[in-house]
Amino acid sequence: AFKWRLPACVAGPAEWHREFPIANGNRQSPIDIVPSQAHHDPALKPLSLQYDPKTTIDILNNGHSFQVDFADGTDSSTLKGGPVSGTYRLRQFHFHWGANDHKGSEHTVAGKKYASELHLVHWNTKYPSFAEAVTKPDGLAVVGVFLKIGAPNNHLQRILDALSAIKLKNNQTAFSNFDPKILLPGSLDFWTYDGSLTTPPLYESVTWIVLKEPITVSSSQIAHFRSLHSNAEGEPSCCMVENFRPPQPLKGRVVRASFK
Ligand SMILES: CCOC(=O)CCc1ccc(S(N)(=O)=O)cc1
Ligand SMILES: [Zn+2]
Repeated sequence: AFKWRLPACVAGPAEWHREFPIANGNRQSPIDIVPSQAHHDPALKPLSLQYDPKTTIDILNNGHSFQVDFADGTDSSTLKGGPVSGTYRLRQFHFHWGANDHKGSEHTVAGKKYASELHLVHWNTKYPSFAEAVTKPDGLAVVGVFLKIGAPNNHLQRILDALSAIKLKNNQTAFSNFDPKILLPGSLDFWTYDGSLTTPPLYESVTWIVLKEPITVSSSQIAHFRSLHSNAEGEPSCCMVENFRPPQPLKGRVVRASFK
């Protein structure tokens, strides 16, 4: 029988378990968040996000997304409060998207897919570095923000303009003075649960903090994301048309809500 062959470019989420058996683990991400089954926890503190634009370093195509990197040698850009104790430092933010506007987010809300999802990645300063923290059960805190299709988002424009300079995997270019706060919605109401990285190595080291309120982006703006390539120079050309992992089994985990 005719077997669908994966595009030459890259093996997708269904293949990851072979090299990364934790793909079938007990706290994998993303998940489908069902608001009616989330437990409001009044003990959750408000989220405290303090970002210093001067810590912006560069913008990089890492082959499966693009990310804006931040200097994380001091507590200049941090996440505190919410479900975490201690101080987590901002390392980078990146996005996930789909081949069309009807899919692209990693988390879903009662089955609803958004067009894209922004991840702000922070690591626990009880560990000496990001590389250490990424392997620990309380090592990372990632803030997820949904993007829905609507009016153009002016705050994204500088990022979109930089993408033409990082078309291929490992391309990077200087990027400075960016305040990630301008990408956040008005409300910091969130759902939280214990999960994992959504790309290999899929380590189960992430406290997920998913904001309830989406931000908007226009269809033509999000089309810029799909102009990136996942291949490096000299490799067969492969468009980065979609890079979201589908929801994974909840396996008994409880999702808490910071709001009623
Ligand atoms: C061992 C090095 O591991 C890494 O660099 C992990 C990078 C990495 C950071 C965050 C995420 S996400 N989508 O879950 O926010 C995935 C992968
Ligand atoms: Zn991500």
